[in-house]
Amino acid sequence: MIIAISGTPGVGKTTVAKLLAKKLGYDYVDLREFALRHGIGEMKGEELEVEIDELAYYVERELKGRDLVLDGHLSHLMPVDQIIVLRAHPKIIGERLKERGYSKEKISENVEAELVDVCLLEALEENESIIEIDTTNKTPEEVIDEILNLFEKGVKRRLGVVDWTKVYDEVIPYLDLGGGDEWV
Ligand SMILES: Nc1ncnc2c1ncn2[C@@H]1O[C@H](COP(=O)(O)OP(=O)(O)OP(=O)(O)O)[C@@H](O)[C@H]1O
Repeated sequence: MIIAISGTPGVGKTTVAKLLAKKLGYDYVDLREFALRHGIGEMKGEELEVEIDELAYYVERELKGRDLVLDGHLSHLMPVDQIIVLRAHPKIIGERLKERGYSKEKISENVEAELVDVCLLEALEENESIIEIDTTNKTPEEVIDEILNLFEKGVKRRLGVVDWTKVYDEVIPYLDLGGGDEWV
């Protein structure tokens, strides 16, 4: 079975995906590396731009039927058996991306994406089997235990674990709201 680990950049996909693969004895596949290896997409500066359909075609052709954990912020758009969308307080995303030296614009873009559930909403259009996990204040090990526990119970779909609209005020400093002083 292919398990996709998706979520906003900085949410902890790579950490969780590698640990989950190890625990399950599955292979670990980084979707970006997979795309590069197959000559899919074009580099635009630091970023790799890919055609989703082309990437999905290769995933189906090369990976289908294998037991693996697929890591990447586009993995929820791929033909997989189970999607796990990791969530974290948008402030945490902001802080992690700041530490990585991302631009203000990039930080704002990603914090906003987490705030308004972009990955989750996209995933809902693709697949029935979606498990949402709130990683806020949890260690990677605790996140893995939660995932394995749900798998053991046969849970394939669990949504609605976070509502960041309640913490919007804490997130404002990370957002590039523009407008200047005229908006009072
Ligand atoms: N509960 C948690 N789950 C996952 N990572 C966590 C958790 N708590 C703290 N972290 C830390 O958060 C950081 C997340 O980085 P990671 O590269 O895994 O994120 P990512 O979502 O794969 O990012 P990107 O998509 O930008 O590559 C790591 O330093 C990790 O140790």
